[in-house]
Amino acid sequence: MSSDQRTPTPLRTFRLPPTVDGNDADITLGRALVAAWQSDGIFQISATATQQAATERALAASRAFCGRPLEEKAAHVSDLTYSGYVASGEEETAGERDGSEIFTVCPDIPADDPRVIERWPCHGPAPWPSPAYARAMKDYLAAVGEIGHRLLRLTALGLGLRDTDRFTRLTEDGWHHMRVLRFPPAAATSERGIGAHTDYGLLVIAAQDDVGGLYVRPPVPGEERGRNWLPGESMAGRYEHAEPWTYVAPVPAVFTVFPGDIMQFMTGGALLSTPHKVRLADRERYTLAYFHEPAFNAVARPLTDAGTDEFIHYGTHFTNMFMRCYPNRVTTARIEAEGRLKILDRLREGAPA
Ligand SMILES: O=C(O)CCC(=O)C(=O)O
Ligand SMILES: [Fe+2]
Repeated sequence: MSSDQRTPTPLRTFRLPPTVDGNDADITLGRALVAAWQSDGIFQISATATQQAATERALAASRAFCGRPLEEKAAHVSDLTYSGYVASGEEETAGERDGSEIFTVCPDIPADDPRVIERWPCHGPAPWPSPAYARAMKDYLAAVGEIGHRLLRLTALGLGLRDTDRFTRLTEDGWHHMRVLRFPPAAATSERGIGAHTDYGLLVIAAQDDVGGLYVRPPVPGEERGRNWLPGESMAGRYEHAEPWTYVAPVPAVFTVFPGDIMQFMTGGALLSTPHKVRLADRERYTLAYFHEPAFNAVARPLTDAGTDEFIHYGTHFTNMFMRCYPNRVTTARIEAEGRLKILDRLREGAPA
């Protein structure tokens, strides 16, 4: 995509109240958030000074880590968890190599936790580069987690649900995770940052530096959108080269927010999981993509489940998506070699009806 197509589109920006208790102002705000997603696929939340400071510390820790030699960075992987380093070109979207360099942060579960001992897939300690890096990322996760919690209550209100905690009951001990990303400058041969895709959970809350490169696809009336959680309906690569795409211009001190696959599933498509993609710029770019998620063992059901017994067991969905995304990673190999998917069968069977 050439830079002249980067027409900045101003996004709607909202300020969150410190708590969401369901008063009239909360309902009005919730409706506005839902309306913004339904027209634009995305909105912005203003960051408080404390949140912005946490963002800057996380970005600084990421810059310091990414500046280390490749060999040193590549040592931070684990065969128990998908937390850890992903080199530029290692990840593919729709069969094409992405330019992004990533440190994935998944829940950091101590080795003596019963779930690790029982060999639950994806459970284990994070292979942190350093205690300082871990501190910066954990502080950031706490800050955005708070935002996610309030947004889910506002979303329930905005959708007119009587049960304001319809979503947040799923996210107690949520499997929140994040991708800490660096994009290299565009090469003569490639401008590809990350191919078009949707993300897997309830909410995607992201912060970017001042470089730019993110595009989102707004809802398009009548357009077919895959159910990304089903094996045959991956959204990876879909509509990559078909307009409309909105350039998400960097704005200081905001978070961008859009729905993920579980939100699309639960709302029956009233809120679509927003497709997005990244083009490389003329300079390197740093971002933080946080995913606000149900608990590993939570079961998501449609808000109106009349006549369907469809459900998504979140841990199964997460494991499927990461195995699909990283077929050659040591973590995937160990899940397969040790038959760990059997644990998921057992968890799903025990899922509340
Ligand atoms: O860098 C960005 O702005 C988005 C990254 C992204 O889409 C992802 O990591 O899933
Ligand atoms: Fe994404």
